[in-house]
This record gives sequence, structure tokens and C-alpha cells, in this order.
Amino acid sequence: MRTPTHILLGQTLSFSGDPFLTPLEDAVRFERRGAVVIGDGKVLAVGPAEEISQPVDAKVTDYGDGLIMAGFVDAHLHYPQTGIIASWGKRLIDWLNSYTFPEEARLADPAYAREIAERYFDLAMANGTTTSLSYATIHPSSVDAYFTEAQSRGLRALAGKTCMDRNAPDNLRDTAQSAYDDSKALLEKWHDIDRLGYVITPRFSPTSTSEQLSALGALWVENPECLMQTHISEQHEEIAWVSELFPDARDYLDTYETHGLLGERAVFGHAIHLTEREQSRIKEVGAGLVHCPTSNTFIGSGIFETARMKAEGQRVGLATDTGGGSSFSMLRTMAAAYELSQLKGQPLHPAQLMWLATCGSADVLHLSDKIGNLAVGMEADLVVLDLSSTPAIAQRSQRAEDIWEAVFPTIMMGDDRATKAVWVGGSLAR
Ligand SMILES: O=c1[nH]c(=O)c2nc[nH]c2[nH]1
Ligand SMILES: [Zn+2]
Repeated sequence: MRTPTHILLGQTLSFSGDPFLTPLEDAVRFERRGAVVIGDGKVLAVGPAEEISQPVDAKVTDYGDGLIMAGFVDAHLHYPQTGIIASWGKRLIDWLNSYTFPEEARLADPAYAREIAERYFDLAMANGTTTSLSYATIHPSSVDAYFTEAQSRGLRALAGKTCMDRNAPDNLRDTAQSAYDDSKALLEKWHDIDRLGYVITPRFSPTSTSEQLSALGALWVENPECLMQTHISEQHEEIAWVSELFPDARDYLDTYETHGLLGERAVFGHAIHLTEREQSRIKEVGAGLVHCPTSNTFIGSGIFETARMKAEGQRVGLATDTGGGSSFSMLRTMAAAYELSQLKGQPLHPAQLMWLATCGSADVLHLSDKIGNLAVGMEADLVVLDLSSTPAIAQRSQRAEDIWEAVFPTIMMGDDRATKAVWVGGSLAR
């Protein structure tokens, strides 16, 4: 069934280039009074309101000063950790053992997994996130819960069963064979169904034996169209542990590469402390890196050098990493990325922050032809931002002399109150 044509009026923001590589005036298309025509789930036209011809039977929604742009793409998160977000005082390995693993064990109960998946998507959509790439738990039913919820909301969503066959509690361990079998069955059940994508998901090298990494590498060879996600080089203690567990590996990346887990469709979370060899190998292969700034400060991991990584030609996306990250909001995540970039003396421009949270993440997910930008032919997953959502933000944005001065207070101080509307697949979702 064709959905009716809608016309959305407001300020519009699109990218025609990468603002890390292209001058702003070439990379950004902004209309003070713009129009977006959507129909059949896609963007049919976008441009200045006076130039866009409006089909007579279209429904018009005028968002006034609201900023219409692509919905946010959260390229790395753990929906099962929704209930333990903001747990105090630990670094990565202790945080996993104290908070994360006990909570992930609770998702063995399919009813609890469904409750958490529903809660996660409520929170994500309230914050304007329209695509999420999540880790599930080791339980196949936790993948079913996530995809069922995303499917019922019409969302484009990606996830995989987290695989762990060592260094995890008994009730959170699979085996090399069961990880392969369960992942394969889930992939066959969910991959490319509606707007869903299955992602092969070894948690990280410390929690997988060589046998398990090889089994998942084999599954990837059999299904090269899938993404593979994992963590790399988040904390120094973790990196030291990896070199003890894999004494023959050249470095952390090598523990993935030697097991068939490095390729263009690999998505590596964190990647803060990479060696030069690892960086150049990742670039050569074209794999994606995902910056998780609220997590990196919250767990005390370190500073991912976004500007330098982009200048060196890496593909970079942005993510909340909930519940290691401390927010469901991609605005708050952009604010943290900005603050970290300041600590490195390379402040990210608001256009670069917005690009990372939309186009950058979509690129890392190999979905740039479908989501992450407000452009003709793209799927109509949109967020409309109120750039005056609180008194503190309003009093600052009122003085703005250009769009970036108007947007930056919302990036730095905004939250779910800034979400004026969310459109998913061409339909109003909130
Ligand atoms: O931030 C993180 N969250 C996790 O759940 C995780 N697992 C391995 N490494 C991790 N890092
Ligand atoms: Zn993570």
C-alpha cells in the first residue's frame, strides 16, 4: 500500500559532502524555509519551500523554525544494558563483571528481553534516533526481542547475538559451535527481512577462544553481505589482557584478522588506543571505527582523536554505547565528542558533529544509500529538532547569527525535549 504524500515545512539541513574533507559551503545544504516531500517511505524532494512543487493532495505539516534533518544513526550500543545505564565507579572489566554480566543474564527470560527492547526503542526514538546497531546478549531470544520490536515500529535496525565462550559467567557462555549455529539461524531468520540487518557479533577477543573467533570468521565468509561488529582497544588493561590471551598475535587487531574477522564491513567500537600498524591496516581494508565519547569518559577509557582519524582517512561513526555510555541522546553524544575534541585542541565544528551522528554512522554501517541524509531517494527517517527547547537553549539560540550558532546550543545542552517530531519510513512516529 502506498503511503500518502506529506510535505514538511521548516528549516532543512542536508549534507552534499563530508565537512571533514570539504569546505562547509560545499558540504552543507541549509534552507531557512525549506520543504521536504515524502511519499512511499522515501524522500521525494527537498529544497527551498518556494521552489518545491507541492502535490495538491499532499498533507502539509509546518514545523516553523523546527530543523528537519535525517534521523540519528547510533552505530554502537547494547540495548540489554538499558536498565544499568549510569552505574557508578568501575573501569571496563570490573564494570562488565559487576553490572553488565548480571543484567545481561536476566535477558535469558524472553519476557524481560521484550520489556527491555521496548524500553530501549522508546528512549532511542524519544531522542530522535531512527537506526540503531546493537549488541544483544548471548541468548538468541534477545535478538528476536530486539528485531520484533524494531519491526513493529517500522525501523531500520541492526543487531547480533553477542558471542562469548570464555571469561564470562557460566550462564553467559556459549561455545564455538553453538555461537556459529545460533548466529547462522538468527541470520537466516532476520537478515534483510523488512528493514532489519543481522550483524555477526563476537563481543571482543578476551571473551572468545580462537575456535569461536574462527567459527564466526567462517560464518562471515559464508555471509559476506553482513556486517561484523566487535570492540577494540578501549582500555590499556584490556589491551594488555588481549596480548596475554593471544601471545602470538602482533596486536589486538591481529586477533581478529587471523580469525577472518577483518574486512570492509567490520565495525570496530572504541578504537581509542590503536597502534600505527593497526590504524594503517584498518584504513587499508576500509573497516569502520565507531567513536563512543560518553562511554569513553564514563568508563575512563581515553580520548579518540576524531579529527586526526578523519584526516588520516578512517571511516568514523558516532554512538552512545549505552549502557557503558551515559546517555541515549545523540545530542549529548555529540556534546561529549566536542568536549573530547577540545581536549585534543581540535574542536569539531557543529556541522562535523551532525555529520558524524547521521552520514558518518550510516557510512560505517554501509547504509549511506538508504539512511543518514535528507536527500532525494533516501528512506524518510527524519528528526525535527526544536532549537529552543529549554529556556537556557532558547536565550542563547535567539542571538544566533547563522544556523551553526543556532544549532550548537542544542548540541551542547539539548536532550529529548529538543525532539519535536520523528518520522520513520515516511510515517509520523512521534
Ligand atoms: O563499553 C563497552 N561495553 C561493553 O559491553 C563491552 N564489552 C566488551 N567491551 C565493552 N565495552
Ligand atoms: Zn560496546
